[in-house]
Amino acid sequence: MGDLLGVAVLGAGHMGADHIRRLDQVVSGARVAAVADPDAERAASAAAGLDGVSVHTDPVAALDAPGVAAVLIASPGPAHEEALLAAFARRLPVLCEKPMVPDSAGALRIVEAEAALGRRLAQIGFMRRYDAQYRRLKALLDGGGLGRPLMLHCTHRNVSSPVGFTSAMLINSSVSHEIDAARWLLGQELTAVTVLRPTPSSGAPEGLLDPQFVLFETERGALVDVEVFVNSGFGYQVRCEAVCEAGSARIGDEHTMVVTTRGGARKEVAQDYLVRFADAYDREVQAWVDATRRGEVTGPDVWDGYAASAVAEAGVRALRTGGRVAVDLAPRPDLYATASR
Ligand SMILES: NC(=O)C1=CN([C@@H]2O[C@H](COP(=O)(O)OP(=O)(O)OC[C@H]3O[C@@H](n4cnc5c(N)ncnc54)[C@H](O)[C@@H]3O)[C@@H](O)[C@H]2O)C=CC1
Ligand SMILES: O=C1[C@@H](O)[C@H](O)[C@@H](O)[C@H](O)[C@H]1O
Repeated sequence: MGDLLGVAVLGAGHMGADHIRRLDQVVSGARVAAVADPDAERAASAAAGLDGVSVHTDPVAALDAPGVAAVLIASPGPAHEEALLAAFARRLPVLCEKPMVPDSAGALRIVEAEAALGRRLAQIGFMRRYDAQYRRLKALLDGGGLGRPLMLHCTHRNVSSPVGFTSAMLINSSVSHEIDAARWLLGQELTAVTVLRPTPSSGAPEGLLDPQFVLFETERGALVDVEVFVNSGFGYQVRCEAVCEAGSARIGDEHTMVVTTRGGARKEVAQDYLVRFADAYDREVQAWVDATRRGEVTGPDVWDGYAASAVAEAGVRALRTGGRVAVDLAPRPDLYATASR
């Protein structure tokens, strides 16, 4: 047990419980050392059956628990800033679920706090960068064979939205993944956002603007459009097509099993992200554990987390005003001068 990276998991809800299972059963080189959730029953149930785990209702107490050498933050977005700063104060490496910090001012405080330490401590949970299909698309675009990318057409559909999901969250929770993926795939910042609001689906909860059509402009003149529809009712579908000067490439159609029976064939559609991106989460957490044990920090960095929050914030303003909103990014500290991998 001594050689394993002891991880404190903050938040034992949907994602936290899945990451606890992953650290315990899938990933090598790590163990769950502490679990914290203000809901004591939830924390205890997520830690049940694991050896040598302390259970807390106070997240800070979990960081100071015996055996903790790293932190995985899976609490709701508004709790991330306090948790990240507490981890930084203890020089603990962190994997923080998206959104890093939902508001851009808070996200910038994280950039400044880490930059002041002079070294990276945090990896941000944009797991699509670890998905096999996204990685193939990235390699293809970086290889240059398709020429200059002109447009990305993206689809992001969920079966249904959780209780309390707001119209803004379609952008700052769901589309935050497309924001990061587009920045990473294109190697460009997103500079402006426009949001169109079709008549909401009758399947969406009363008052929720769902679906939305989000259009991003990039610094070198590419366009990225996203259909986000979080109460589609039928499946979890994430697609991305890159249209370039010399060809196009699309991912997301095939992540399924085809079942053939007499007279026909049926393609299964994943019902949620834990299924569609299962491999990506596994690779993400394994990469974090491996890098941490080597004394390194890799993957999406806090600048990526900040940029995603700033773009999403502009998107929420565009949703409210109906106009085009420019993205205003702070100067990028030298620590993040090289794009993260
Ligand atoms: N990468 C991805 O695809 C996904 C990421 N997420 C992200 O994961 C995070 C958690 O989301 P879910 O698990 O879906 O939410 P959830 O609501 O299922 O669970 C959150 C848990 O955190 C606990 N909590 C509240 N305040 C806390 C605090 N200060 N410290 C520790 N725990 C606290 C709650 O009691 C709850 O048990 C969010 O940031 C969300 O955006 C969620 C779904 C998918
Ligand atoms: O991160 C996620 C959720 O928070 C978000 O609400 C979903 O729309 C995304 O598909 C999922 O990956």
